[in-house]
Amino acid sequence: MDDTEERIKSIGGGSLLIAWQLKDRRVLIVGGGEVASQRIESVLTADALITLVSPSTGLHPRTKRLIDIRPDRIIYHDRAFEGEQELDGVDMVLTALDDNDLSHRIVQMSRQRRIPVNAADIPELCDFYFGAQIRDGPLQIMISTNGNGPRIASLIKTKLKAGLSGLEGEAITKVGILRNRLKERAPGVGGQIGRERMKWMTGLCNEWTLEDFSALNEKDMERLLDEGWEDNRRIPKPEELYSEKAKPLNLPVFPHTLPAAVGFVVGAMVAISIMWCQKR
Ligand SMILES: C[C@@]1(CC(=O)O)c2cc3[nH]c(cc4nc(cc5[nH]c(cc(n2)[C@H]1CCC(=O)O)[C@@](C)(CC(=O)O)[C@@H]5CCC(=O)O)C(CC(=O)O)=C4CCC(=O)O)c(CCC(=O)O)c3CC(=O)O
Ligand SMILES: NC(=O)C1=CN([C@@H]2O[C@H](COP(=O)(O)OP(=O)(O)OC[C@H]3O[C@@H](n4cnc5c(N)ncnc54)[C@H](O)[C@@H]3O)[C@@H](O)[C@H]2O)C=CC1
Repeated sequence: MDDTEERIKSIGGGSLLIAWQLKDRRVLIVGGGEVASQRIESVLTADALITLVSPSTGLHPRTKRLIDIRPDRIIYHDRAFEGEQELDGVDMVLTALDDNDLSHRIVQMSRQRRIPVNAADIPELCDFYFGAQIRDGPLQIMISTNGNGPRIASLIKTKLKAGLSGLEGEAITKVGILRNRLKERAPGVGGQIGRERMKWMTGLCNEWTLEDFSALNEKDMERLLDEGWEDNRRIPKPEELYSEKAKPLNLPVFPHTLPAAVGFVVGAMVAISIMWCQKR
């Protein structure tokens, strides 16, 4: 880390990137068009409880489907926004309206109550912005241009997605399970045990590939902990663990090499029989 005075003095001008936990929190969404449908999906992903206020005449088809399919999470009011009382008990407010004045008023009401608010049409008054998202299981990548170029954020998302292997989500899920197992075996917060756990996990993540992690099953994890963590905090090579079974990623190679192998054997047999005939 560059700890120069110049750098530290120049810190600023961005926004805080955090993974906001919204499970079972109440989110009010005003407006039901296309932008609202995207907001609903984002907030559903975070397991929030949504109250949607929007006349049914202006609903986007995707918003309608979300209302129909997820009544467990979306309370829908088929009407226009009625006033300040709608903000009672709400943890977050999102507006996606074609009415800029109403958007302004809702932002003001939210601000008075200190409720975090995003108005899709008034960036300068938002408490936070949405961004382009890449998701694969627990992996969440957000691309933000801090309000400058949302289309560029979308295009960068497409490029980044193409650079991912597709194994990330599965591998991270397995790492999550393994970390929990390790904490069960070696419980305790902070101190020496915390340092040892972190050192071992860091070493393992540095040594193993995403393929190695994604192929782990429950039994492998126990062996990894028995033969690695328990054996003087050693980092086993993936081959040690997978020696008894073919590595899943090697399996698809077999069907491709099979025709070549059969061809080789048949060719060799033909050659041997020709040589044998010539000898006679
Ligand atoms: C500030 C912000 C507030 C917020 O909504 O949180 C905001 C504001 C505005 N967007 C507008 C327009 C467009 N928005 C998009 C697309 C997206 N916009 C998103 C986010 C954000 N948009 C936040 C900052 C994002 C950041 O910091 O980078 C994305 C990333 C995520 C999402 O919406 O969930 C999503 C891509 C998702 C994906 O593809 O994955 C496109 C392109 C398209 O649709 O492909 C266009 C048309 C082209 C253009 O205008 O650039 C206008 C109207 C401008 C006008 O009237 O001229 C405003 C209001 C204004 O700027 O005044
Ligand atoms: N942040 C972003 O990514 C983007 C933001 N925008 C902005 O987002 C806003 C919404 O865009 P769209 O969804 O495309 O618009 P839209 O016109 O499809 O949707 C507007 C919605 O607001 C509802 N509405 C209108 N008056 C209402 C009231 N009094 N109470 C409750 N609901 C009411 C309508 O019924 C409709 O469902 C626009 O202001 C646009 O400028 C547009 C594109 C991208």
